[in-house]
Amino acid sequence: MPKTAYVRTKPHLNIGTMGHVDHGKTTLTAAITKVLSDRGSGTFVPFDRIDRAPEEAARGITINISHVEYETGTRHYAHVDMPGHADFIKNMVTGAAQLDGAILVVSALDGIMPQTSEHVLLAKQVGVRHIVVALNKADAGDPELTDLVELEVRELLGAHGYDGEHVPVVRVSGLRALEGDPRWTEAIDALLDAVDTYVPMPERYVDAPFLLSVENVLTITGRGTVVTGAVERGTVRVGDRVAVLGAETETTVTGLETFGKPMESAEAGDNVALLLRGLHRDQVRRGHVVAAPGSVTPRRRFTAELYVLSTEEGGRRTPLSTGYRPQFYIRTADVVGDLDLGERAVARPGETVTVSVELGRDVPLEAGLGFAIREGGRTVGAGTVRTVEE
Ligand SMILES: Nc1nc2c(ncn2[C@@H]2O[C@H](COP(=O)(O)OP(=O)(O)OP(=O)(O)O)[C@@H](O)[C@H]2O)c(=O)[nH]1
Ligand SMILES: [Mg+2]
Repeated sequence: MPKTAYVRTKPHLNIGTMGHVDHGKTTLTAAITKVLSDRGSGTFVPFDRIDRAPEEAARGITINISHVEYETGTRHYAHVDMPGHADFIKNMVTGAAQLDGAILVVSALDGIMPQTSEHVLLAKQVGVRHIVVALNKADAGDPELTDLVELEVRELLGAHGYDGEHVPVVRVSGLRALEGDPRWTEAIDALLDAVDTYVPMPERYVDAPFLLSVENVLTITGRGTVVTGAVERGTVRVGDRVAVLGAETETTVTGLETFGKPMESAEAGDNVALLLRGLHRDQVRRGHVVAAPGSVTPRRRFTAELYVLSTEEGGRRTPLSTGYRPQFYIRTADVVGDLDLGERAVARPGETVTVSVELGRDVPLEAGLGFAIREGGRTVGAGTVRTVEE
């Protein structure tokens, strides 16, 4: 039976849940799909269809990012549920790199925890412009303590360059909403209203040359290799030639889908799967970029403004110096890079410095692109590309 084609009826946005481990992101994600499907809009995706890897079930945590789709009255959303556990920050960054807005989930019982702050920082760095807060587990929280948590979260967001004062903060209970308790299904509606109104439709550069940063690679038996991700700019159609940067090859797009629905063409913002002719699964990885041939030249050297996280922010205790080699997180890529501090001998935690960087491999770079640097499982710095060198 042929699959029904995707019909573009509403503006499409990419959002997702982020926040500390166990604060209820996956439960809330399932609850959103439940509330909407009860209203006849979209399909309910139960918890164990979101955390579906055996290790996720066994440990009771999210490891891989997963995508669900749903529609509100005015918009179509692709929603990525990100892991909170500190060991899986890599996956979180990959998810966040595709978002137009994020739902920061904070447990009203626990308040801000280390990955609450780390996720806010990383989201800011990879370009998430808008955040809405879900104070989850409000069914179990003391209202006065919850007020304090709200103040804390607003302050945290303000400290990271978000509009902490005006960010919508909605008290929800993913768990109770999943059970159908009307008080809490209404809270989900309020949360979705906040997302619909507070996260603006971003400008989509549909006329620019096509570019997609690869989030995941899959094999479809009998058909070939598929890459997934959100289209950063431009449009792509079945039959188009594309360059796969990282694999250093060109190929043709032979199929296009969004959430299992075929499409003739995809545009900036769409969350898609591209079937690529003749490409072997081993040739392409997360972090590679699929783009219009000749439209971008990957580079490895650039200058940047880098903020070295303070020790209190979870950063290093000791200064950085020239020769330091952390991992750079740029779009969905993570790649090692060498830091050169120039005249300066060192950069201390809490300082902002200008640095020269040489990455371990070429990646598409441009001025203004944000990145994070991590070392030994923790985020130690956040930066912005200033100039790209030949
Ligand atoms: N009381 C209460 N418990 C909740 C609520 N939401 C989630 N929980 C419980 O909190 C635990 C963690 O929920 P998850 O949804 O897996 O949390 P998560 O944020 O997705 O966790 P990671 O993805 O591993 O970071 C589970 O035991 C949930 O049942 C809620 O609204 N109220
Ligand atoms: Mg989860």
